[in-house]
Amino acid sequence: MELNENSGRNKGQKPQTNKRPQGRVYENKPGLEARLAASRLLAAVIDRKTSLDGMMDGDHGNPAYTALSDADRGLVRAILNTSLRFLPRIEAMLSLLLDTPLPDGARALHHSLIIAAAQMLYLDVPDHSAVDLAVEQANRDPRNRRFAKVVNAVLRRIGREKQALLDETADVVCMPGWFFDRLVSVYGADEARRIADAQMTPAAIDLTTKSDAAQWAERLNGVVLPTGSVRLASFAGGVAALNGFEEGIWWVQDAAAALPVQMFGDIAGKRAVDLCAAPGGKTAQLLCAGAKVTAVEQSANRLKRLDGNLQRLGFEAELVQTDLMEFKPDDLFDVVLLDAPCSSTGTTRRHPDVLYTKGPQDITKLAGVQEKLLRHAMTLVAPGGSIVFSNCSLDPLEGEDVVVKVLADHPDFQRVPVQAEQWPGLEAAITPLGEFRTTPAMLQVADGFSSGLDGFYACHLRKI
Ligand SMILES: C[S@@+](CC[C@H](N)C(=O)[O-])C[C@H]1O[C@@H](n2cnc3c(N)ncnc32)[C@H](O)[C@@H]1O
Repeated sequence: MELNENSGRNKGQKPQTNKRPQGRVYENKPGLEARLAASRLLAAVIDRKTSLDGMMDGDHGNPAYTALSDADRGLVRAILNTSLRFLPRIEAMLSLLLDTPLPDGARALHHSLIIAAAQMLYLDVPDHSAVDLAVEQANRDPRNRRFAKVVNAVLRRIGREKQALLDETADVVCMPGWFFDRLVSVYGADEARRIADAQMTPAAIDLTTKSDAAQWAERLNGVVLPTGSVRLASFAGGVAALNGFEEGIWWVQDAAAALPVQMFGDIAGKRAVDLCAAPGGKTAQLLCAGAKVTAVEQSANRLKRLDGNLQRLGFEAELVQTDLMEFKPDDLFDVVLLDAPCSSTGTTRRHPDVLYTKGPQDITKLAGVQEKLLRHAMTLVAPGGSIVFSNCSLDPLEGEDVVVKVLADHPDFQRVPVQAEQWPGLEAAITPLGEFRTTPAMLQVADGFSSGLDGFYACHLRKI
């Protein structure tokens, strides 16, 4: 017969027991939940190539993340971005400090060490609390309990020898080898190193304003870039709390992402289509320039987001949810924008997971998709009209090479070169063919503001 622990006690009274709890009983230490969630997400990125964007979606993300408070979510984002930004350097330090490598089965321990090291080295978390949580994490996992002392010793040494370890690993390139080798072959060793170094600094927040960039730069403690965007000085908190957000005066858009639409020149009153539109930064620019815009997007969720963004800004566009390959309108467009899906390797300052979730095979595959999309997009351009093809990859396989292939059998289109004087300070981004290619190592900005911009490619073609 089973013993009913509640038998014989008054309702509402706590059950009394003399039994000691079996095994260990843990109180949750402050910060532990965030640390456990961060470890789980880091494992998903590194070991299973799962991208952070989806996992950190506030509504549909990984349950370990969505269960956290807003403050803990912020902490997890900071931990993961920093751990991934410096991953090869932290791993190099750990191999200097571990007498024997951790066994293959101890991946969770590896992730926990990376996170603790990132917190101690780059996030100003007090050493004792980072060490304490990592030891606690090891103790909680029956497979890793035996390594708790090693975790303690390694992390305490990081605490004691921080500067020496940073100096000793200063030459380690903070990118996976396949990607750095590719950058070297495309840009040369020196520029590749500059790009690798630039992606270790988190990107600034850039805004596109409807008008009066100078006035808004002053009000928001920013600076107007030569490209017209407003760059904010670093600040704490979310952009939604900033002046002008509620009123829909500006939207967040990296300075490089704002360039493709500028390539069209004057488009007031023209019929325009934005073919890969969400979340809508470029749709907003087309509308702001006075075009009548159709925004095409295949993802229903992302189109909803675009709709919300346009509503905040007080803009109206025709929204079409479809795969653009199925988009066959009755009339052609004067202005066609194809900001195509890509490997996003130009955005690693904001999304350092990209380099660990993508590989060379993705770049080749995406280049094929882009060629197919571009060929279809070109069928939508009216005679005398324009198309801009852009994306945020650093790899010419996804940019220059696609355009060369497509133009080879399209004599009815020709490039419209960007004028070098259009963006002072970014002359190096204009290629000999008049296309543009930015890298995070470009664009020096005034003291007090972060330099750099996303890696982007764009080409402007006119239909003869
Ligand atoms: C690089 S993002 C576009 C960013 C956007 N232009 C902006 O500036 O805010 C690419 C978008 O294309 C959408 N997309 C990808 N393939 C598509 C297709 N075949 N048809 C329509 N949209 C597509 C994706 O869902 C994604 O929202």
